[in-house]
Amino acid sequence: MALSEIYSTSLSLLTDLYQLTMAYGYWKQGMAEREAVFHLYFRKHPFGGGYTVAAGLEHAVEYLQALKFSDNDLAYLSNLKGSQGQPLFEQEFIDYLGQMEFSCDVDAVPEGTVVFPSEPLVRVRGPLLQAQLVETPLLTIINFETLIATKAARIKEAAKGDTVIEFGMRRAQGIDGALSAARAAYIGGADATSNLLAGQLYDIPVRGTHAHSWVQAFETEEDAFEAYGEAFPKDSVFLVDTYNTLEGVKRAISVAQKLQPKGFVFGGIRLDSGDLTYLSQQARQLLDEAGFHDTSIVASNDLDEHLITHLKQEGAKINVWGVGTKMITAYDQPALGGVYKLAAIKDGEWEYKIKLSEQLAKTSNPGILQVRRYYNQERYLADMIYNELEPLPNTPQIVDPLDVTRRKTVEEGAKHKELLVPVFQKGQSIYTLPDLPSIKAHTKTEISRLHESIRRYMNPHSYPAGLEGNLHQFKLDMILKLKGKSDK
Ligand SMILES: Nc1ncnc2c1ncn2[C@@H]1O[C@H](COP(=O)(O)OP(=O)(O)OP(=O)(O)O)[C@@H](O)[C@H]1O
Ligand SMILES: O=P(O)(O)OC[C@H]1O[C@H](OP(=O)(O)OP(=O)(O)O)[C@H](O)[C@@H]1O
Ligand SMILES: O=C(O)c1cccnc1
Repeated sequence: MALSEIYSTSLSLLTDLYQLTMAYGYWKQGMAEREAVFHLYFRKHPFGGGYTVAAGLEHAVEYLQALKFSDNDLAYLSNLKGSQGQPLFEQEFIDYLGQMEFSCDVDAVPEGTVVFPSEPLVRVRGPLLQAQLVETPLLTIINFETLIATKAARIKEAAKGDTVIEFGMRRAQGIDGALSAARAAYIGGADATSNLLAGQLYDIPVRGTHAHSWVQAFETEEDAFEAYGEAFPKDSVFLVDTYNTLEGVKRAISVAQKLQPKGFVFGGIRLDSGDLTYLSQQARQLLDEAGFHDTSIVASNDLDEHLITHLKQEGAKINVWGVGTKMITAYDQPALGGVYKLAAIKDGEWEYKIKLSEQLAKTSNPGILQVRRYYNQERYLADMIYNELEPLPNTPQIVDPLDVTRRKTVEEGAKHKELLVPVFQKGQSIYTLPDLPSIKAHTKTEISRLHESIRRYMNPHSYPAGLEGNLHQFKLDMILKLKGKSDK
């Protein structure tokens, strides 16, 4: 289901006011339809990591497909007033918006692809007014979903093949923060969600256990387990820590033994407090002694990739991880700082544009950019950002934007592919959106092609990703020229 259906209203006003004021200004200047190119990219991996998982393209496509100002939207805009009470926009501009049809070319990196700083995740090329207007929503969608997919990928890595269930809805940032994050978490690595609407909308497997209230609602813990076991003889996971965890495990075992003759299958227990290493080891021993070798131990309680890694190092006997708050909110880094920058504008010829910054890394990249990824049989080797309109040298050099003395020439015989694929052509969607299981499988393959030193959480190595040498030189010349001009 499209986000616009969820909110059952047009999303065309889901943008910052300044996008509309600039649109009006462009229109008045006769610049509205001048061809322009923008890139959406981030500058730094989230969570101090060594890679980022792109996500959100499906929702971006849905948003762009539905981009049309409705009569209600236009009426709202006509009624907007400036500081002196005057109408903010002329009626003729409102009429222009009313007949506007999205007509940009959009190229983007497929969801689940691993990406690196400065690489365009989305490139929008088309009428300046339109390409500008979509800045904010594209950033809203791609920043958030990419952030959550990356967090989930880290958590799944830490779980080392164990099942990870996303339990975060109650702590999510609002309704869409729960829904789009559940989808992004599934792309990144979560195996299931507790969020039923996300399950229905996106066809994500749903899983769950029961709450403490279930146990509290009965006279005894034993009664509670028995009642749950009778209701779900093949799908029971008992939460054992309401009163005393190890006593709870023993009660769960005795209930399972009592129900077994009736065909009960003892699915698992869940630990939700206390020392999860010690308790899981004790619980495993009790379960094994009773012959319940296949019964799972689920753990939850403020888990993230660091705690899961620590618990595993301690020898915890947990094989299912319920992860809520820290995954759904990307707790340790609540936003990805993706930006959307103008890189070229056509006035007869293409004119390249940059945004200067004190830091070279923050200066935007000019051109109509594409990303080439070099790889061999096992690994991704390096990424090169280049200007599609300029010829490439036979042996291109890749220049690290953070340290221009670091240059790389890709080994001979390396294969390559381009990361940005066509999504819209002249406003028409030409991209077949992959289904969610395919996107999820793509993430897994992508991460497996990165060296372990890039995948680790602590001080990962940086993957070689940078500007093609000529583009780097062109950018430097542009910076020097612009600085020369602005210093005068
Ligand atoms: N072996 C361990 N090493 C490090 N941290 C652990 C370990 N076991 C559990 N933790 C974490 O310690 C924190 C404290 O857990 P604890 O159960 O004491 O508090 P709590 O969450 O307030 O419990 P309750 O839900 O009963 O109120 C949790 O974040 C938990 O994930
Ligand atoms: O800890 P999270 O990763 O967010 O996982 C979700 C948590 O939500 C539930 O309890 P809830 O937080 O409602 O109550 P509790 O903290 O008292 O267990 C569940 O028992 C988990 O502890
Ligand atoms: O099903 C569960 O165990 C669950 C669901 C949401 C949050 N915490 C736990």
